Amino acid sequence: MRVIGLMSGTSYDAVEAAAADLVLRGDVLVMRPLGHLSVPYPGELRELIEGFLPPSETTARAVAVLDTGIGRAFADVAVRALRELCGGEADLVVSHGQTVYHWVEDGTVRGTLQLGQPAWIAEATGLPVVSDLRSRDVAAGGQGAPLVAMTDALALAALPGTPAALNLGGIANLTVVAPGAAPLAFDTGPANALMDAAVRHFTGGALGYDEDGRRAGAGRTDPALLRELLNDPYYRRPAPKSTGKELFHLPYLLQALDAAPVPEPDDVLATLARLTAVTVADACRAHGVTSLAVSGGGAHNPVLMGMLAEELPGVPLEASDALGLPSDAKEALAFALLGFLTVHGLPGAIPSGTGAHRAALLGSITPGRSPLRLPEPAAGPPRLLRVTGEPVW
Ligand SMILES: Nc1ncnc2c1ncn2[C@@H]1O[C@H](COP(=O)(O)OP(=O)(O)OP(=O)(O)O)[C@@H](O)[C@H]1O
Ligand SMILES: CC(=O)N[C@H]1[C@@H]2OC[C@@H](O2)[C@@H](O)[C@@H]1O[C@H](C)C(=O)O
Repeated sequence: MRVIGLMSGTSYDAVEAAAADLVLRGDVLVMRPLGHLSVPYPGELRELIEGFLPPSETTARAVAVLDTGIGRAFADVAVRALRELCGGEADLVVSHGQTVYHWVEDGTVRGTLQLGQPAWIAEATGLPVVSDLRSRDVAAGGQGAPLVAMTDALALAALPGTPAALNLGGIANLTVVAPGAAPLAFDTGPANALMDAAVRHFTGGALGYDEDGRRAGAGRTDPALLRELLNDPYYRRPAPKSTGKELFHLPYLLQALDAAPVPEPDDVLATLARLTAVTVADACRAHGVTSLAVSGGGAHNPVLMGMLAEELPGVPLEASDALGLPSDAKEALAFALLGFLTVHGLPGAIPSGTGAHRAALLGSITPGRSPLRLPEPAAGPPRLLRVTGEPVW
């Protein structure tokens, strides 16, 4: 089955698309990635999203405008992916949409909302669309995140020791596969969310992120600010757990800076990079991680990666590309894989990761132009992911 995965993460900078051919052979899921695209959101749409996200208040009209705007932006990217990555032939689109609110209370996820009306994607491509992949896991008592855990766990399954996969987006998430144990997965805390908020604040909105970690690299960690930030109870909470920009936003940082003032912006950035490195390293140590496959935008920040290596001596770090999953496409590929599982009647969530009381079938399906025809349900779930550059059928 040829599947297009679409994703925009908590940094809400671009729509990521990845296509793959997928086939289940016994308990091996074989994936042939066909390439990926990263298409920046149109400027006005990005500004609308920015003005809409917490801690802003919003209106029902704004929800409708964004649901349509994001759905249309995803549809444009799906059409391009179909043409440019798939030679015009695909069977399914899987759309994560844009998370606008992840509703967490006392560690319990009560709801989660991703916008990007799938009807636009189905109408533009003619293909069936799997969307809203998180809600069913939440309804089954789970966090609804992290969902890349399925792909990570299948990709890490054959590796020795206790391998883990780390994604450094706005928020950092970790999947740990210890021998003989069910996979664990959780958000460790902010990856780039606070750094991006700080750069935007210090540059009056002129810059969106600390390119190549230059500012963090020029600054020094401030121990008092780091202590203040590490005081957040989120880090001490046991897994399963998930978080988002509802917590880690600019007012949160400004409050920490009130308690522990730091006059030099570059020192703030150095401290925030250190916060990410320390919280990821603590999480890795707590679960005995012996190797780490890193993906997401933060993998492009050499200062952050250097700090992470310092905090985790003896743990080899490599890009997820070594597992066959290109670092910038991993999340979009992971959602393509989840949609494939859904249409084959297989659960996409891992209860030991999300905390759900059962492994639920994820998503809602919007029919394409033809009557909806689902494949025969698969005989059993995959245990291993094999990524190949060769044709799979
Ligand atoms: N060259 C670079 N130098 C420093 N940071 C970078 C670089 N490239 C990307 N980043 C960081 O990566 C972020 C985007 O990462 P990514 O696209 O993986 O996040 P996301 O998918 O939106 O988030 P999430 O995974 O939390 O949903 C940028 O906002 C920036 O902070
Ligand atoms: C609610 C939501 O959108 N969560 C995202 C977010 O961004 C990173 C982290 O927090 C992760 O838990 C999740 O996304 C990834 C793709 C996931 O579900 O695995």
